Amino acid sequence: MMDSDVLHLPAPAKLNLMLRIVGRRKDGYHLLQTVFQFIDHCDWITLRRRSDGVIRLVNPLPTVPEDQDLTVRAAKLLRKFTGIGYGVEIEIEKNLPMGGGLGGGSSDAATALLGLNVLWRTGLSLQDLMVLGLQLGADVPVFINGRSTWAEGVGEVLTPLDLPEPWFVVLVPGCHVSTAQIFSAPNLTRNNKPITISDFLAGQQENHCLPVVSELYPEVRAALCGLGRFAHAKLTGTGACVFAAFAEEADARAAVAALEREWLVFFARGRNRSALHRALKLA
Ligand SMILES: C[C@@](CO)(OP(=O)(O)O)[C@H](O)COP(=O)(O)OP(=O)(O)OC[C@H]1O[C@@H](n2ccc(N)nc2=O)[C@H](O)[C@@H]1O
Ligand SMILES: Nc1ncnc2c1ncn2[C@@H]1O[C@H](COP(=O)(O)OP(=O)(O)O)[C@@H](O)[C@H]1O
Repeated sequence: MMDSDVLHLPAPAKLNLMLRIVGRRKDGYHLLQTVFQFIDHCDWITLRRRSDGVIRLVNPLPTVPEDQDLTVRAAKLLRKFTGIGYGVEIEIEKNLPMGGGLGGGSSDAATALLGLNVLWRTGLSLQDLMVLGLQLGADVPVFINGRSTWAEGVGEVLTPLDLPEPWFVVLVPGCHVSTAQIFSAPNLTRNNKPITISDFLAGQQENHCLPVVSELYPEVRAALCGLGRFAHAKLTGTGACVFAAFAEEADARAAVAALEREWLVFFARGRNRSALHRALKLA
């Protein structure tokens, strides 16, 4: 995986196993309760250290200008915060659908921050990196922390959780759901009762964005219906992806085989420690 000045690291996807909206802050941001679990389906990020201070993305994504890419923004943030003189050449192997509720952009940013902290020998703690990461997106600290998590606030108050690690089948509808559009929808319910972790573990696992997303996006409705023939289908984050859990790998494979004639679909194991933490052998 690594020699002295190159790192090749995974940036795994997450699923929101539930998502409650329990209030709204004065600045308009919504207060959430959500549970994150990682899956072993990943982007891959290669980081090559440069000694000249230049930060460069070798292969910008077609829809994201280089200077707005979250890996480039993460590298610039870490360089500014630490005053380090190194630069980096970044290469992204993009496997996670964008705007799908799988957190690919946030995960890429977390992998860049954790990887560069090693490559540039900046020695920041996970806690320092989580505070920096929050400037890039609400979900970035969860990816830096690398553990299944119960999250509250706007996603910054984190409690680690140990969950079953089932196989997940994930269906990718051919539409992009805008998080901003869902959170500004007039009919989104914003005053739901908060629950406890025990309530979640006992089965209270709804996603309050689901009614709005289903109403606005027929593709998501159809995906829920398609996957729902095999198991209970849920929405991750604000969508568009939908997923279902299977205790047995063979049942997950059978669902994929039946669905892939009609849908873009993949399956992956749920994980309480992220592939990134496992690759970096973090305790
Ligand atoms: C709700 C989650 C759950 O994982 O959805 P997904 O993006 O993963 O689907 C995330 O926390 C999303 O995190 P974040 O990365 O901050 O969302 P953004 O795309 O930046 O948010 C776009 C817009 O949605 C609104 N927004 C977002 C998050 C939040 N807690 N309250 C909000 O009101 C804000 O208007 C914000 O400007
Ligand atoms: N490296 C990156 N990968 C994916 N998206 C990125 C990246 N850098 C910036 N973005 C922006 O972040 C947005 C959200 O992407 P993503 O995290 O994949 O979606 P979601 O938050 O729905 O899971 C994208 O639409 C894109 O404009």
